[in-house]
Amino acid sequence: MTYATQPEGSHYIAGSYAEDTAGTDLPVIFPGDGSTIATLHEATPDIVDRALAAAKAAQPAWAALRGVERGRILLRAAQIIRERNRDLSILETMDTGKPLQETLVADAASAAEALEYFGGLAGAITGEHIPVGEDFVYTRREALGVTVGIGAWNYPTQIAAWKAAPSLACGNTMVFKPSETTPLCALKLAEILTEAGAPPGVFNVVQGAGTVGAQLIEDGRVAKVSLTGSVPTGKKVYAAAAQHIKSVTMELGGKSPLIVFDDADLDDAVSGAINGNFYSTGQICSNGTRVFVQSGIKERFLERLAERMKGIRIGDVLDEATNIGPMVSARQREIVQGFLAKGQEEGARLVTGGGVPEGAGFWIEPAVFADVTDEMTIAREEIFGPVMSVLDFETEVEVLERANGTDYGLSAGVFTRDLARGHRMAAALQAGTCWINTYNLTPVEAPFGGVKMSGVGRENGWAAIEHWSAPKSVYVATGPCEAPF
Ligand SMILES: NC(=O)c1ccc[n+]([C@@H]2O[C@H](COP(=O)([O-])OP(=O)(O)OC[C@H]3O[C@@H](n4cnc5c(N)ncnc54)[C@H](O)[C@@H]3O)[C@@H](O)[C@H]2O)c1
Repeated sequence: MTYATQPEGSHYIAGSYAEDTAGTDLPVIFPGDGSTIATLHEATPDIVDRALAAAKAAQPAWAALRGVERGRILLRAAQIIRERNRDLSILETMDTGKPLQETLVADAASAAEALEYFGGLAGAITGEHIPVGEDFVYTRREALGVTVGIGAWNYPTQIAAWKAAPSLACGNTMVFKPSETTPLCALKLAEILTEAGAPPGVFNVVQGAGTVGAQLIEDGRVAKVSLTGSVPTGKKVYAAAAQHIKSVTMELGGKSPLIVFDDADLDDAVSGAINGNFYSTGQICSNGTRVFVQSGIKERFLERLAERMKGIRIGDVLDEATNIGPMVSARQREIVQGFLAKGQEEGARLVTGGGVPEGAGFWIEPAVFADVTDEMTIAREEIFGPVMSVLDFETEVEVLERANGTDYGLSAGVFTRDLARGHRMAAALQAGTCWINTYNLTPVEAPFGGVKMSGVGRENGWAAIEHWSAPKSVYVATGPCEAPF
């Protein structure tokens, strides 16, 4: 591998790379073959302090710029990302193991879109005028201050940009902590923002595991934390933020239903199930891992799915023909293998996949289970790997109750030619996002987030602006100020 994967420093503070070798070693492993492609260091308390101090110092001047001025910088960063899409995609592939075929379209490109969208909105963030008789109130939509972003390992570039773009557009500054498993790509975003003209300290990156994240949340300089991660981590981060009544956005896990009615277009439904279970080797929070298939179409669905799965291409992730990559880590593969064993023990029928291809790296073949029932572990717990569970159902009323019978509420999908039913289901499903006749499309224009245990707050769309800023009401009296005495 000749591509440069070792960054100039582990962290990015006040417009340049920073290092403190006293921090614990953080090896970066290429999931394709298990080799070490870089060694970084976890942030020491001194690094955390320097990053927060830089963000704090930069914030007032950044917020004082006109929205269009902040937006211009974000738009410039988007353009640089687009120009370097291939290099950035290769780095994302090395960091995560996701095939280049995917990263070329879904990662740096998605980051660029977020910067374009929120860069464009930055000048349009305004308040309201509210008449109160002859008096009036106006609102100012103000920045929160120093914000913290904490990322998961499945979409390192996208997650960093989905948090940074709206936060910065609103006039906040940010310290971002990537997942310790995939620390490389957020550094590139920081470098590019500097190149695009972001003043030093506006966007900083510090590395480390949960303890570094916890230090960031505890710090009195931080006004808000946005986490993308699992529900157990979400509970800890939410609780820590609550100690200081800090604002939070929680983008957490899911166990989403994907419902295929008898009248669905068979190939569309199979495509939806493939996208909703195997893209990014199943490591997507919104995946529709409980595939409910109505009895009239079930056998045909399983047959067609089996045929389509012959199109899986496992191989060199830098070869654009490869369409399935390895798991991100040995640990994540072990977790998936545990679920595969549990599924078989509990009586689900393994239709295909689940084997481990020969060679180094954290590979596992995408698996489909049929005859899955609601109480089985594989139908209840988030696996975060390429494991599809197919469950049978008879009626709309029945499937709706079963689909909603989970503590999660991130996403849901419905395949049917009856659009009235599609909308009826979308209204009744407990989820932050519903798809009708497609799955896993998350355009930056639409709010994204969860209900129930899947999260709090929203990313993307105008909704994100509301979560990264606060309205201040200014009451203006036009007459005398009355008092009781
Ligand atoms: N809803 C979404 O938008 C979304 C998107 C992607 C992934 N996810 C979820 O992320 C999970 C997979 O990612 P993961 O394994 O990296 O998640 P994780 O919860 O293990 O870690 C997420 C991040 O939190 C940090 N962290 C851990 N403990 C912490 C603490 N006590 N305080 C502060 N930070 C702490 C980690 O270092 C990491 O950066 C899945 O559950 C998936 O569904 C959700």
